[in-house]
Amino acid sequence: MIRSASLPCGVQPSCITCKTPGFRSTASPSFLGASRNAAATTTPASSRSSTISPHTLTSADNVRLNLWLSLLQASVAQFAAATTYTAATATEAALRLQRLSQPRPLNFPPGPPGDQTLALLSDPLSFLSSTTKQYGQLVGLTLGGEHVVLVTGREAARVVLLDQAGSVYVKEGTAFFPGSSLAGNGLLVSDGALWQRQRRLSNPAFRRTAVEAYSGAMVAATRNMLDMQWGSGGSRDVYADFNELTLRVTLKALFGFGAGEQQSPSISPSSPTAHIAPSPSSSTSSEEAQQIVAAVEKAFMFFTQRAATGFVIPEWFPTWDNLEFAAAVQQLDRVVYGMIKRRREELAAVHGSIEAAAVAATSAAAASALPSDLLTSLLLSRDEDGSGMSDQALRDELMTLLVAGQETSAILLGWAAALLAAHPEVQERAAAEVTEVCGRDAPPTATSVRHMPHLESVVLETLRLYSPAYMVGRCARVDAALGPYSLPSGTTVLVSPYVMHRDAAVWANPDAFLPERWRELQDREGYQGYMSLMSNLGPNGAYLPFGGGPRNCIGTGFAMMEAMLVLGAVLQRCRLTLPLSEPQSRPGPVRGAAEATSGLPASFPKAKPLLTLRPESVVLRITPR
Ligand code: HEM
Repeated sequence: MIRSASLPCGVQPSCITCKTPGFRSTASPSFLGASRNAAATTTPASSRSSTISPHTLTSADNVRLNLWLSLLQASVAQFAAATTYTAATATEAALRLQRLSQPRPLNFPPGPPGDQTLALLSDPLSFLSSTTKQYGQLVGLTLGGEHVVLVTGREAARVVLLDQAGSVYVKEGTAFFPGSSLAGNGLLVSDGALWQRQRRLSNPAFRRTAVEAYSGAMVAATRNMLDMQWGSGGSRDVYADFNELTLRVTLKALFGFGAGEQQSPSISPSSPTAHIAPSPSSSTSSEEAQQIVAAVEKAFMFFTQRAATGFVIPEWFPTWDNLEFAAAVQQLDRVVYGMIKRRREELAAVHGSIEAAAVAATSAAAASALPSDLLTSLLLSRDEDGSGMSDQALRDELMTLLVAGQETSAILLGWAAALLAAHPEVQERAAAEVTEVCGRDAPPTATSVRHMPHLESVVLETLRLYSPAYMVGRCARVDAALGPYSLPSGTTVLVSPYVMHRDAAVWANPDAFLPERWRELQDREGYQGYMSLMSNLGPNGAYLPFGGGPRNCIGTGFAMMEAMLVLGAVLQRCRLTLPLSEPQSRPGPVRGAAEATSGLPASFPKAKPLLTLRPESVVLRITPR
């Protein structure tokens, strides 16, 4: 199974074997944003093998003992779960095994012979582009024994993501994508009635006005980064900084932790989140905030490692790393469930009952007195029959939003900064626009960024060239016809925004960074803003950085606003350039078909496609303006 060999899909999973033993939920979440560019380090072997003498327990020993006990507990829990195969899961696994042993289906799309797992893993972007070039926009592949169809054409993508979404193409059963107990059965992976209800309940929290409430936190966090980390200029890995920034913003949006302020490091000084010393909201103790950050940090490191090593070992298998991860998830669960409980109690105390608080949330005046974070919005959201989310559903959605929204946004910012550095004229035009609209000192706002078409086009074009979610996955739940071909039930279908966004039949000069290509659309009468470009697979049917159809990204508005606010605030203060040490005038080494023709200098960051299309690092020189 290739799932155990990490396909680089940015999104949607639901691998059947992932969701079997050891998982708290029965679904298998994908990790749109679970891995980070953090310098992942594991516990040194020496410290792992320390022995404990019960007679001489120091406080360090106590900590270690607690860790061991917690690991033991996690291990027992995982083994217990591992043995509770449900009949349904066993049947699914049997069906999959049966499929694996079958020859290539009749009338399957043409494609390269043999199993292409290694070719795909060794250079995913080139593999996707070259197979499309050779076999067309519907390619039949064998990956890890699975029959897979790669879709890179507009018509077929529309069928899969829009026209037959839910009826034929679902998430459940999609091969490859790693599952995890971290995000449980949240929006990314659930299907059917459960997904519909959760999406209905979550939608209000992502309406424009609701999202704009986070704009202040986004700008405050950026200004804090500029003051504390970028103030003195010099060279920095801005991708690492953006990872920290988006984690801070996401935690603020989810739980109300302070986003702007930077206090003394509260976690390990070398950790990527060391500067996130969250200030508590009314109902969040600073200890809880730190516990969450520490657990999230550990979980993200885990995913970086798993993604890099190919998800060879399933999450439920009791390796040291898996046990540490399970302990981190348990810690996270303790804190998050604690916060949910307390928030329920506080809201009930203020409003008389949770139901009264939910009613208050529907009136603009009363709602302004409620805590403005996603925890509160989701907790008070009500279905038509008046029911809300259970604690477990709430927890799963909060964790899903964390993993889906943090890294993807950092990746977008990282690539945008790199592209701006590589195209100084575009950067100067966008910077001039920010100054024109906001002046030199006033920070950008949710309203002012709507008057920055140049900046907007930079973000749109970055998402075209470097879509963080460069593949999305579905599973044909019944026998299906796609174009002239037949897909047996259970076939995994991978739609690749990366290839579609660089299709020369649709995009002029497809590999070049040309933000001005968006200006014509923006200048059209009645242009409704960037959100209008994201519906129905984009204006030309081949633009889907946030997916498309009913399962499109719920955080589109959040991510777009965050990108524009952060980039606007950065350009107002700083000039970004690629490092001088590299020979910028010479063409760089060939790094994949698309990059070779795009005219980017050798010092331009390399892509590192794993679960998401992230840059290896984005080292830039920062000069104050
Ligand atoms: C640049 C940033 C982002 C990109 C490129 C991105 C991309 C995507 C894509 C392509 C999908 C669809 C996956 C599929 O069709 O299988 C998706 C789904 C999703 N995204 Fe995002 N996303 C981003 C930011 C965010 C943010 C900020 C949040 C939340 C705060 C978020 C939450 C979600 C959720 C919950 C889903 C699942 C929606 C559903 O199936 O109902 N994303 N995202």
